[in-house]
Amino acid sequence: MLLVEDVAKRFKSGGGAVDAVDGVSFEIATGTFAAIVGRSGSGKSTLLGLLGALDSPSAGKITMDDVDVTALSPRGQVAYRRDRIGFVFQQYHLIPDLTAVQNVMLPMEFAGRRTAERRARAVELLDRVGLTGGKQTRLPGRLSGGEQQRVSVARALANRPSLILADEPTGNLDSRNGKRIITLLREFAGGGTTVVVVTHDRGLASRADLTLAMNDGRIVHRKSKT
Ligand SMILES: Nc1ncnc2c1ncn2[C@@H]1O[C@H](COP(=O)(O)OP(=O)(O)OP(=O)(O)O)[C@@H](O)[C@H]1O
Repeated sequence: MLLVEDVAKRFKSGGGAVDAVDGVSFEIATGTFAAIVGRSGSGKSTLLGLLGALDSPSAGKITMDDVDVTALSPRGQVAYRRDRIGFVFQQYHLIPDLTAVQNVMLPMEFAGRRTAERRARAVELLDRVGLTGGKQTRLPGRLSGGEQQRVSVARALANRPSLILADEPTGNLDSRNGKRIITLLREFAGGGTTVVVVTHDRGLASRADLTLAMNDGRIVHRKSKT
């Protein structure tokens, strides 16, 4: 269960301040495929960053299963991100001079897994996202955008996260590749894995179990399919 209670994030800018997230509360049951939608500047990415402990809220509390995310030390935040969260970004954020398989192995290295185990799991994950054969040993620059995003999805799954956070994962993709990524993310939700996706993509949002709509830092609408 992901529980968000009265969370706010204020950024100081120039002489003033922006309430990027302005007192939001919601809960997402484990295994849910959730979408956060809303126009540009409504606070979606800021909220996602707070859920993933990339940043700390100015107020409020975030609890992920048994972890009080808002009480973590900087070192605790690093461990939480490494062990519990898989991130997928619009720009893929792959390391350009590592091959696809090496990119997927990297988070497992940070988690102290042995090389043989890392390689075997990376190959298995890349097979699962449909990047097979010789493409697994290519550098990201020699893969299409859709293929690079599949590598980043495989990388996000490497340490068996309980929460996958994806920020506009289909934003740079054509509709066919976008659909493929959505289908993959959908498949991974369920069981012990929760997926939260920030998106402008209506197709993606329509496939979510739960949609949270944001405006001016607040949740203005909540729609559940169940
Ligand atoms: N580091 C920062 N410093 C100052 N203001 C920020 C910072 N990050 C975000 N903001 C502001 O907070 C508000 C919310 O931004 P955020 O990126 O979360 O919105 P968004 O809904 O994800 O937008 P988009 O769909 O364009 O990515 C915006 O007004 C933005 O300018």
